[in-house]
Amino acid sequence: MRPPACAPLQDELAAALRAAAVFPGATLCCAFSGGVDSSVLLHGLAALRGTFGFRLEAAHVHHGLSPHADAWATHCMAVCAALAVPLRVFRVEVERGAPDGLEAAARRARHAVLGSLACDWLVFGHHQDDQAETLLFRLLRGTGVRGAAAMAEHEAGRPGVLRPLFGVRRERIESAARAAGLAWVEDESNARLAHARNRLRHRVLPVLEAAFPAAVPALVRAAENFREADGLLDELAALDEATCGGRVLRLEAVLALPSARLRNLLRWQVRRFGVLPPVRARLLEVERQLREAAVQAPLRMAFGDLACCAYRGRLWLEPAETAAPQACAWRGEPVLPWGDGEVLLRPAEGLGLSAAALQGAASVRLRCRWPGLAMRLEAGRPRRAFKQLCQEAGVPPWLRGRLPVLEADGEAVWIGGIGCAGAWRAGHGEAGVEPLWRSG
Ligand SMILES: Nc1ncnc2c1ncn2[C@@H]1O[C@H](COP(=O)(O)OP(=O)(O)OP(=O)(O)O)[C@@H](O)[C@H]1O
Repeated sequence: MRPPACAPLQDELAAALRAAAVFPGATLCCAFSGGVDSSVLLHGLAALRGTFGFRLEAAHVHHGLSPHADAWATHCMAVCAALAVPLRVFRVEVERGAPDGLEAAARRARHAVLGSLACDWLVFGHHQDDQAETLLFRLLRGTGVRGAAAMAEHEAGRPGVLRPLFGVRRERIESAARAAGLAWVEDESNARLAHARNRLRHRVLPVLEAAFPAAVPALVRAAENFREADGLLDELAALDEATCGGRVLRLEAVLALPSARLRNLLRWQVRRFGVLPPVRARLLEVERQLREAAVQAPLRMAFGDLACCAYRGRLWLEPAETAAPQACAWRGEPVLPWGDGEVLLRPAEGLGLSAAALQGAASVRLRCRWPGLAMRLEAGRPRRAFKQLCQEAGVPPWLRGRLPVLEADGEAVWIGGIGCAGAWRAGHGEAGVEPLWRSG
């Protein structure tokens, strides 16, 4: 396969690379499906390597869904060989029976692989029509402002994302590919009207454009406006979080926010966990429960992939599911696994537990609470039951079963989040072991 004499859409691509400040020596990885868009992109980028001084690679994801998948991968290898672009082909396992369909599952698998590649920029062939379709598709599903912002032309990150064909219409890409004599593959699933996205592309958008000839660029502009509004909502959430006390929020301050701002703040906090915000109905329900509950009452509510917790006037989000901690013996290791987190046991002079006392014990192990567990925090003060200790330390009820307890010869000598037993403390200048629980 010989590369074309003249690569397509050079000016548009060069302008986009300049706007993204692609620097000499950067590694660009072209997400190469073998379709017309990423073929134009790959040829264009290959021709611009010399001018910009970047290193170009390509990645093809083999979903194994089409009977032609092997042929597509072979085509991509031939194109990349002709352009002297190193190509990596990744076979992915697409989840069957995913609730949002096979297409969405394939997209997830593809993005998981591509997003983990070591490069400076991951470059996609998305164009104006893709953006218009994405916005319309999301609006028809009742998206919020963030979803309506659709795709960005560049996204910072490691790798960053670049879409240098963002300003170009599909038609122009196809005619440029034909003019340059490129060969590309056609994914037969793009024509299947069973997929909602394809119905939008083939049935709805042509009708819209017949009635509103500027529909696509107008939708692209609308997405830009939504993106700007989304950025402002993020800024507002950051301000509100700071006013309400930081990541762990003061419940009273949160409840003083107007409803839309309260929900905006929670949505923003959810995204920090890298998970999708819960559906609107759930957000409204959580807000209702927060407003109705007494400020001091313990609450733990399912919140998408997270839990929204309120306890003693504080409000925070945490992972809904955490791995059950397994008991384990301690034989002097500096760190022991504990559920999704760990317990560090660091040597520290005069701090934590007495190293000599621990060494003298026949058995030391890390475990969960047990019936009848009690501990005396200070010599001369009464022994306290586990429940009282938790109440005094402000540990909410649902966390108590996950607290790590260090047991020496049947006695609790340290409880994570609570402290050390007075009788086991290292004295001044004595070698100590300071336990520290880092939850996942
Ligand atoms: N199998 C693949 N391997 C590598 N890159 C791909 C593959 N499929 C798609 N891409 C990349 O994604 C871009 C968009 O492709 P397409 O429009 O088919 O995907 P989409 O599902 O609509 O978009 P997205 O993947 O961003 O949700 C392509 O131009 C290409 O850069």
